[in-house]
Amino acid sequence: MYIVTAEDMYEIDRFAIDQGGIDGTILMENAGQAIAKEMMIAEEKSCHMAILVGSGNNGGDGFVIARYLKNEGYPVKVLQLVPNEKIKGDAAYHKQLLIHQKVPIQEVLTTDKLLECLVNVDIVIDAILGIGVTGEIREPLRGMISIINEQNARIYSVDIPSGLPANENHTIDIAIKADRTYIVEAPKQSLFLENTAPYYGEWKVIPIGIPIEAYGMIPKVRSWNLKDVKVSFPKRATFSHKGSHGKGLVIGGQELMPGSVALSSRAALKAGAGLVTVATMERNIPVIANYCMEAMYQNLSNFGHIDLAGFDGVAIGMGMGRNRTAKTFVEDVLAQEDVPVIIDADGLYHLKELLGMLQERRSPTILTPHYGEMAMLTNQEIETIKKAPFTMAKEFAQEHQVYLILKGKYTIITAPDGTQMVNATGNAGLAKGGTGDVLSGILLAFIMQHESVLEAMNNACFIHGMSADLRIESGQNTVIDLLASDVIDGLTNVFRTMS
Ligand SMILES: NC(=O)C1=CN([C@@H]2O[C@H](COP(=O)(O)OP(=O)(O)OC[C@H]3O[C@@H](n4cnc5c(N)ncnc54)[C@H](OP(=O)(O)O)[C@@H]3O)[C@@H](O)[C@H]2O)[C@@H](O)CC1
Ligand SMILES: Nc1ncnc2c1ncn2[C@@H]1O[C@H](COP(=O)(O)OP(=O)(O)O)[C@@H](O)[C@H]1O
Ligand SMILES: [K+]
Repeated sequence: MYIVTAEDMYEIDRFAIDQGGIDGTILMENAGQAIAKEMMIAEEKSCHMAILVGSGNNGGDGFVIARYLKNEGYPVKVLQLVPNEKIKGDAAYHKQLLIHQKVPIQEVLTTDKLLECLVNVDIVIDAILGIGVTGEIREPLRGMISIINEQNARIYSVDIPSGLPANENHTIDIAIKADRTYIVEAPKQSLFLENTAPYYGEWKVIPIGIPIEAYGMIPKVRSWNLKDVKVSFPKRATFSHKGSHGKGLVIGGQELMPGSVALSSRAALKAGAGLVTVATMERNIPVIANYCMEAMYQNLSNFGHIDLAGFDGVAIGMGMGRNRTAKTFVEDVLAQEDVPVIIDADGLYHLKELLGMLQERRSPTILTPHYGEMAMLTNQEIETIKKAPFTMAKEFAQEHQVYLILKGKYTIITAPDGTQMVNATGNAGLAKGGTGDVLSGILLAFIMQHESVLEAMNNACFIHGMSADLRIESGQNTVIDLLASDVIDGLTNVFRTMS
């Protein structure tokens, strides 16, 4: 599933029409027909439905939906919120088909008239504005959107809640608050942003027959799914030995935070790493070993330098603290170029002053900031990152030539060449201390076992979230009591589904 901007969508659309030879009216037919079928599954014929159409192709989808629902005997009324002369092109073609079928279309041009028309309406189908919206919403649509949001009716939006921008980095003016959105062909960026996502309500993507080649025209932003994981997940060879599965080093855990590296190292082992060594404060070792007795230990306080020779991967920074000594370890690790390094948590704090070292590294560097850490690394406000996470992540990864995992409800994974993936697994149970440490451990295990760093990152994020999801779905936990250690224990159930 590709994630697009409005411009990407228009380009895909053009390719389908110009190169694929598919007429725009057919794409509109496909969209409207498929959405009408979804509506028929979701709603009883006894419901009173109002289909609200605007001037563009989004309104055109609405005319098609009306035709199919009417054919099936649903009592629909079509309310056209713009004057007749505004309906043009493909939308005008489908309006004509509706008129041929004797479906009345009411022109509703004032908020008062709209209020009258919405009395006793159970379902509103919002085909007012799609991805073509620009600037502030003008009257009378502005007032109309506000009225629609105040109704008790259930609202289904077509493609995007009307008024909402498709792209990141836009200010929301006023928009329909949908209960469910049927997204045409591909999710738009705004589906994944904290401020805009809630407008969509539940959502489902409706394929409309665009040739797959059309996606070759646009930057690659994709969501990673279970099928991708199954294809790319490495098989464990029957004759393998512990050295075959990677020797990993976990560095961190100052005196008051032993739990962080305990979680990372246990997660790495549970995620299949062959051998894990923990470099931490001497006093912490008995505590951590109690939770993770399969790991080996190095006394961090005795070293100004850690020799990475012989390790296949390193994760540094979890619970590491922010003193100057900790920084020298991050610097030391970055200077040793032949091993992939994951930098998390306090490691990212120290990295802020070491960004210049990143481009020089010959092995992959993987950074795992949450939004706050990303804001710190880029000298931006958190709100700025939240508003444009795709762009901020891409610019940073390309500039510093790093792999970046920007963690959140939707996690954005970016490669140094700008390729991006979105991970959608996971739930609010993960919003708790320690879950990021678990992700670092899983990542460490996976980068040592996958050929492709990007696939390792995608799989780590997917499986981390899936473990949390399965814990909730199976009733073992709720989103309130889920602990980071439960996510580690849940890996068993995830891996069971992999074979
Ligand atoms: N493959 C595909 O992509 C397919 C896409 N399809 C569908 O097409 C949709 C995109 O269609 P689109 O380009 O016609 O845009 P859309 O949003 O319907 O209307 C734009 C009009 O809205 C108006 N308007 C704009 N801003 C405004 C404002 N601030 N305040 C008030 N009014 C404002 C403005 O009108 P005007 O300025 O002329 O009054 C403008 O002309 C897409 O979302 C999907 O549903 C399907 O049919 C199948 C194939
Ligand atoms: N509401 C949420 N929905 C889904 N995943 C979440 C949510 N909140 C947090 N996560 C995930 O949990 C992890 C939290 O990482 P982080 O903030 O670094 O935690 P910590 O540093 O406390 O271990 C990330 O993988 C993030 O994607
Ligand atoms: K809409």
